[in-house]
Amino acid sequence: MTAMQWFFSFLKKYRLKLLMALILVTFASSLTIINPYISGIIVDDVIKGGQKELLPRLVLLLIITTLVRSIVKYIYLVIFETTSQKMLYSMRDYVYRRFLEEDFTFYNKNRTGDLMSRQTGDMEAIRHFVAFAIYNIYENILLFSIALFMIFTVDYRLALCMIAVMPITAVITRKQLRAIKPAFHNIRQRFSSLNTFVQENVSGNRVVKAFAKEDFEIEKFNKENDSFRDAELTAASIWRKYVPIFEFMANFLTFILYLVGGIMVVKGSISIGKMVTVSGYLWMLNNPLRMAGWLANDFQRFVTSVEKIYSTIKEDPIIKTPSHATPRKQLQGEIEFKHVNYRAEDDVILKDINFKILPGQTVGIIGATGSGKSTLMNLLCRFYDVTDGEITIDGTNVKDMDLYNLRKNIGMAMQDVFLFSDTIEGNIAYGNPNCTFEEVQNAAKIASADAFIQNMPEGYDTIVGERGMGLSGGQKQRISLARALLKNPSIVILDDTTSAVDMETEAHIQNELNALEGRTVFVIAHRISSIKDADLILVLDNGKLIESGNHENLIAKQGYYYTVFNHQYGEFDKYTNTKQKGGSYNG
Ligand SMILES: Nc1ncnc2c1ncn2[C@@H]1O[C@H](COP(=O)(O)OP(=O)(O)OP(=O)(O)O)[C@@H](O)[C@H]1O
Repeated sequence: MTAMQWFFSFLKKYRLKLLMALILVTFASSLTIINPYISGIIVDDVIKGGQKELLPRLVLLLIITTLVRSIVKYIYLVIFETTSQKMLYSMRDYVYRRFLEEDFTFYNKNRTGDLMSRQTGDMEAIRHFVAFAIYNIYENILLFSIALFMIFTVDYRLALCMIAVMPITAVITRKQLRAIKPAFHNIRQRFSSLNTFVQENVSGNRVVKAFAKEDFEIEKFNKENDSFRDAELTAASIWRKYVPIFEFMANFLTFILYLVGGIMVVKGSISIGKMVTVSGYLWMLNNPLRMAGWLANDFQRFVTSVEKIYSTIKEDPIIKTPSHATPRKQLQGEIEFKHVNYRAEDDVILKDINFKILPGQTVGIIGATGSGKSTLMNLLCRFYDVTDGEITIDGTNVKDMDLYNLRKNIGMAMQDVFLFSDTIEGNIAYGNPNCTFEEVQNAAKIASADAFIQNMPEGYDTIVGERGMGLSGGQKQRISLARALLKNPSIVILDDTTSAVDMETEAHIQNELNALEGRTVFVIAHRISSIKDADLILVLDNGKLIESGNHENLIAKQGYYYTVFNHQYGEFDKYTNTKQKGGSYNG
């Protein structure tokens, strides 16, 4: 499918309405014939011929046609406007859904500002084209053709003189279209870039302030702003060159009329009335020529925007529900990784990972930063797909599952906590909006969040700022944990969820989590205290599973886990002098 075919697929639904609107444009344009024609009669028959009694009727006819034309124009303007809004609504909705369907790879590739530009500036260019340019182009072509036809009926020689300018206009319009296309592409590019810059700076304003980089950012912004302005000016300088040419061509018709028509009147080959009629049609020839440059601009702007949007969403997401997906059901949570490898471009991120866990078990994952812990979970959720091997849940390959069902069964508290600009209650209930307040509060209690939420002036109704501004790191983590738990999932993933929480609170959360039955829980952590009670502990190093077992097994192995344990608890023992073995390490 080409970008234009994609665009027309949205317009198709409204083709009858648009056809009706174009018929009205045709009707209104046809009415424009009447006024110059009547003007000719007034000159020849009333003024020169002395038939005064005709005047009131002719003027009334002029008024009626003008009135009818105005009403018809109003109707087709309304149709074009509403159609453009409705079509844009469907298109924006479609593009938004595609954005939601897209996988992590898509978001790694596309910048937020670019995607925002697709949904705003580019959509507006398309709406403008549908609402104004389509009927304007059609109306101008029609007016030009009708006027030419009418001039033919008056005098074919005059008409032929007028036609002489047409090939020149066609060549110039084509040249302008070609010249302006790259300029508009550049404008869209620069606009996206400016958008991205502003979006990043607004989101990252705390970092900018913390590093006192305001001047640096202003300088960078000025560069973006300059580039955008220059792109606009370049485009303007291109089409500006064509404006006087079109203007001259339009006026050239007037010169021809007065020269050739004047000679004809003097020679008596046409009447003055006919000359008046032709000059009445002249604006119908002039106007399209004057508009040609502007409409060519609108057209190219529209084509550029359609191409930009389509190129962003044309490729289907790599990760999607297969056509043969297993039926949706509640998962038990038996998970197996079989020879799982994951490569991103040329980098090997995970190598030959094998483990199996039973429903209700807890798995701790530990390892140096960048060792692949989060990636392991991203593969389980199918945010990315394994390159080799397979991951099964309850014996079914995750690639054969309904993606919605898979993710509905997983509650994930991510490392990078994202909260919506909503109330705390709204944020916790995000995955289960039909839950009761008691359920929200219960989840908050398990996540050790209830007490601090109650202490806030508005309690659960407190609106948290964008991305949870106004909350501490640990508070955000606990809200995100409560959100994951409220989904009532079979599988819970806690990716570094308690790293910003004090040890005492963490111990409380652990106890509460241990009390939850029938859930398979993954805990990614750097602190041994977070995972020591897990049924299975996986130790990752540089993408490899280097150790696995429970706490006692791993201590006995005296490998990586043992070293980390000694680093974390050896220090503790030095200060407290209470050497402990095996069990209580909660600090
Ligand atoms: N889709 C991807 N494309 C490119 N590189 C990736 C991708 N996914 C993960 N990586 C890389 O793989 C490595 C492991 O990342 P991962 O987030 O899994 O580490 P981690 O063990 O969770 O680290 P941390 O403890 O710091 O959170 C990193 O170097 C990361 O940049």
